[in-house]
Amino acid sequence: MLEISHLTKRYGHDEPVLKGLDLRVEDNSVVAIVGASGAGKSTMLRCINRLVEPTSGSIILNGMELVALRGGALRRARRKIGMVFQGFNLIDRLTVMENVLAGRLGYVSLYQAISRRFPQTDIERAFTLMERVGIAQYANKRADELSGGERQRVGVVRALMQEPELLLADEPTASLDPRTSEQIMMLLQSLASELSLPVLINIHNVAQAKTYTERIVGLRHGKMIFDGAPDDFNEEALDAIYGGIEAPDDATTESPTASREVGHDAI
Ligand SMILES: Nc1ncnc2c1ncn2[C@@H]1O[C@H](COP(=O)(O)OP(=O)(O)OP(=O)(O)O)[C@@H](O)[C@H]1O
Repeated sequence: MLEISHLTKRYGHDEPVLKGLDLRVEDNSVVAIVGASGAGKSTMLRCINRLVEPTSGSIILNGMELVALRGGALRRARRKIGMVFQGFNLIDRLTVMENVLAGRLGYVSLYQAISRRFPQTDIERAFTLMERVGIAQYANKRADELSGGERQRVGVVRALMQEPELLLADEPTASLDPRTSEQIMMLLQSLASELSLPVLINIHNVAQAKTYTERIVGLRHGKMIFDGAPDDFNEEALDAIYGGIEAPDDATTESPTASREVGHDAI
């Protein structure tokens, strides 16, 4: 379980971009974080994995306070937090298998990493996960020979190789076509339930958030102003979060094929 309390982040002397966020996410739970550009969504995810230092507050993952950690303890805690990126963050010239095994780098020795001598159990786990997400046949292909959807599956498997206790996804579908986006959202949803993994997804596409997650958290200017079920995410909530900016007609309707975005592009 992830428990965030009074999380505040201020960059330099600017106005805080996160203003006392409280959020509790159970295992298996897929939560969409929505909000206009600059609302603080990425900052929130990056505070959780400590890529950004929180100014104050508490972030507890399965009983461990992450904010207090330093050095080796922080590195060990970070391997328990998988991250999936908008741009996939793969190493193009490496094979799919090599990219996937990069998820084990926090666990193997420097020698094993440099000589690429990963334990057999890691390789078996990699194949099991690649089969699960449908990319095992590409194990020896270079990452840059894959389509966007396949590349994102590699990114998901790499994150799962960390044996994470929490999965963070920062706009995981923003670089993908609508159909592939939906497949990736469905994959994240089913993996959360199969692996009992809490998943937080920053997403601009409100229709997809409503269809593929069970809870929506809406940020505005660093404050949480909506936290509820997709069915309760109505025009009023949309207006509160996006400040009256006109949303696409289908933004509040559940639609497996809806793909229009609210946020960046609409603003
Ligand atoms: N490293 C930084 N230094 C200073 N200000 C920053 C930094 N990173 C983000 N900010 C500011 O913090 C605010 C929140 O940014 P953040 O990227 O978290 O928003 P977001 O909701 O993820 O936006 P987007 O949807 O555009 O990615 C913005 O005003 C941004 O300019």
